[in-house]
Amino acid sequence: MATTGDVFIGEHLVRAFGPTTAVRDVTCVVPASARIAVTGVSGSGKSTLLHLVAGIDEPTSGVAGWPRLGGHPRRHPGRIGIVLQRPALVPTLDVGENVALPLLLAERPAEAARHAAAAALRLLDLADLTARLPHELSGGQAQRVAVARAVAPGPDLIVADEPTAALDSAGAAHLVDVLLAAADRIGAALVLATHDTAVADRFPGRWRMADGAIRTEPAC
Ligand SMILES: Nc1ncnc2c1ncn2[C@@H]1O[C@H](COP(=O)(O)OP(=O)(O)OP(=O)(O)O)[C@@H](O)[C@H]1O
Repeated sequence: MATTGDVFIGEHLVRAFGPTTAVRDVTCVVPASARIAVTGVSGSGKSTLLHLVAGIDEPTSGVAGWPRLGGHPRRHPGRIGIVLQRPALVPTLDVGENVALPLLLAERPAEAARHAAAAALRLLDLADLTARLPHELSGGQAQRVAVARAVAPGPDLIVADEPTAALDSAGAAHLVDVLLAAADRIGAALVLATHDTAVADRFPGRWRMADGAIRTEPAC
C-alpha cells in the first residue's frame, strides 16, 4: 500500500512514442528504503519507466507523484539523483567541480556546493581524485564520480539507468557496492535498471519488465 513516506507512486502509467507504447499501464510504488533492480530484455521499457520515476519525462496518461517531494521533483532540484550508462562529466572541469555542478545549477552558494561535493567524494572514498580532470580517470573511477555527483545534493531517490553497462564485471560489482553504500549512508531509495543478473541479484526488490509492463509484483 502506498504511503506519504514513499518517494514515488505511479498509477496506471502509460508512455507512448507515436505508435510505440513503451510503458503500458504500470502501477508501482518506490518506498523510502527501496532497493529495486529493473530487469527485462532490450526494448521492454526499462529506461522509459525510469525516466518517469525520475521525473525527467511525463506519462502520456496516468499519474506520477513524489509524495515526499510535495508532488513534483522539479520544485526540488537535487532531491532525485540520476546516474546514466556513461558518466557524462564536463571535460574542462575537475572532479570536485563536476560533483559541485548540480548544486551550483540549483543556485546553492558556491561555498556550500564545494562542501557538499567534498563530502560526497569523501563518502565514496574518492577524495584523492578531487583535482583530476575527467580524462585522467579510469572508466570505473569516472562512473563512481558520477555517483558522487548524484549523491552530493542529498537526494531522497537515486535512479540509475544501466550504470554498469560500460564496466567489466569487477568494475560493475564495485559500482554496485558504491551505489548501495551511498544510498544507505544518505538514506535514499535506489532504483536501478540492468541487463546483468549478477547486478540485479544484489537488490532485494525486482521489477521484471516485459512489453512495457511490470510482470512481477514490485517487492521492495
Ligand atoms: N524517444 C523515443 N522515441 C520513440 N520510441 C522510443 C523512444 N524511447 C523509447 N522508445 C521505444 O520504446 C520502447 C522501450 O524502450 P526503452 O528504451 O524504454 O527500453 P529498455 O528496456 O530500456 O531497452 P534497453 O535495454 O535496450 O535500454 C522501445 O520499443 C523503444 O524503441
